Amino acid sequence: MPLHFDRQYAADALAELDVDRDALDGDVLAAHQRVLNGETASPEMLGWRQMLLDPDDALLESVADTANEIRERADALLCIGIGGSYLGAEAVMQALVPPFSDDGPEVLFAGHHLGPDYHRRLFEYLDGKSVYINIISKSGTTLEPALAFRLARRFLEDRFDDADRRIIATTDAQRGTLHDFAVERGYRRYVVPDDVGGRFSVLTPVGLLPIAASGVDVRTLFYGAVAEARELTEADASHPALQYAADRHAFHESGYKTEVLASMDPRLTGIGDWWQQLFGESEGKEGKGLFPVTLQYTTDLHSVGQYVQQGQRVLVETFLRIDDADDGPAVKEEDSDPDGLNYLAGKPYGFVNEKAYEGTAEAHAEGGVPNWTLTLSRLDAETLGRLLYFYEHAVAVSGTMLDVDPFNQPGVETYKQKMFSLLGRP
Ligand SMILES: O=P(O)(O)OC[C@H]1O[C@H](O)[C@H](O)[C@@H](O)[C@@H]1O
Repeated sequence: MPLHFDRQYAADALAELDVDRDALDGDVLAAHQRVLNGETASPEMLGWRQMLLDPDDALLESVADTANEIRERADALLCIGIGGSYLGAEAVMQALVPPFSDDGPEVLFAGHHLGPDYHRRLFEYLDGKSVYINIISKSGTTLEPALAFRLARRFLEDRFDDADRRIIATTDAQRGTLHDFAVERGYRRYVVPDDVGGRFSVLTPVGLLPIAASGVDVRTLFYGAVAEARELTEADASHPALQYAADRHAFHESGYKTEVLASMDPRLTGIGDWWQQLFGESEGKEGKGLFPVTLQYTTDLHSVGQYVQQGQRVLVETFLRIDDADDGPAVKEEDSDPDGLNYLAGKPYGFVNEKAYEGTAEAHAEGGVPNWTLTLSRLDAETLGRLLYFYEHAVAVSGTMLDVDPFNQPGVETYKQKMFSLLGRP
């Protein structure tokens, strides 16, 4: 099984909640059915699912072709976007592009924050390199990417005769500032479909083009998601994504406030960041939702691990791990055992990491943090595609169970209005 979901350390806490499991399973199935039938809130925003049931192979090919051009001609691809317009790409690349590799262009991000120093040094660093730009903004008006794009465009125009050829715009099909500008300049364009919200857009060109440019086979990634979507179409309440949605709903209704997604491998931290937006924006409204927090273990066991073990008992937790206990460098036996580590002789890193996970899951459960484990049988494009859809479907179902609209994010506008008024936007 590519994804394995283990609920052993949630079971006792669930039993204590006195939940009527049959009723809960009934509720989750009803919400699931509404997702399948297109009867959720904002049903016009279910394109992230529909596009998997009816794959556009020509689009996948076009994305791969453009990515190949970038890989042949660029030293660096600068991806400009924020929120759903960069988190998915970053997550998949972090998972699948080996660290320290120099195969293909360096993929860099801009416009994902307003850091002044970063944006100065970035362009200093890019000077002298062959650069391509992918500006990604569904609305085309988000301030952070728009600002970075203005800088980046000038940078390219000052250095390359074919600057317009080096800019690819991923935005709305018909309207918006970026759309209009891209048409005027004749940039190559990819579309963020109307019926796919930013946080659900990783498997559209928003994510696929940067991911393909980094050397990942996006067809395999996409079809991994297709496989998971098809499986979920036939699923009953025992499907892990639906069990996950049901369990966390039960905890939410019983007063739990926060869900930690703890990745047991640094390759999965980007998935945690992506998951955080997906769940935070989909569920956190009308005073509802579990606050999503992503942590990296064992690193964060040495920082907030204390809180998780003994702080306020309002946490649930998911361990996200890879089944790779046999992997990594093995500990070598040393004659004098100077550091006392000979007891681990012959054991690979993966083994030690696995025991750290097992011990932590048990300790957290005993400390009052119910937890689940989602294990990827291996970390490859297909399994990751499955994982992306697993979470997209789960949040659509759980948001529907919460009786919120999982596909809007009205609260994000509030800070923007205040910021724009302070900036004097006309
Ligand atoms: O792609 P864009 O329109 O630039 O939006 C980028 C991001 O910004 C927003 O403020 C939203 O809250 C996010 O859901 C979105 O992913």
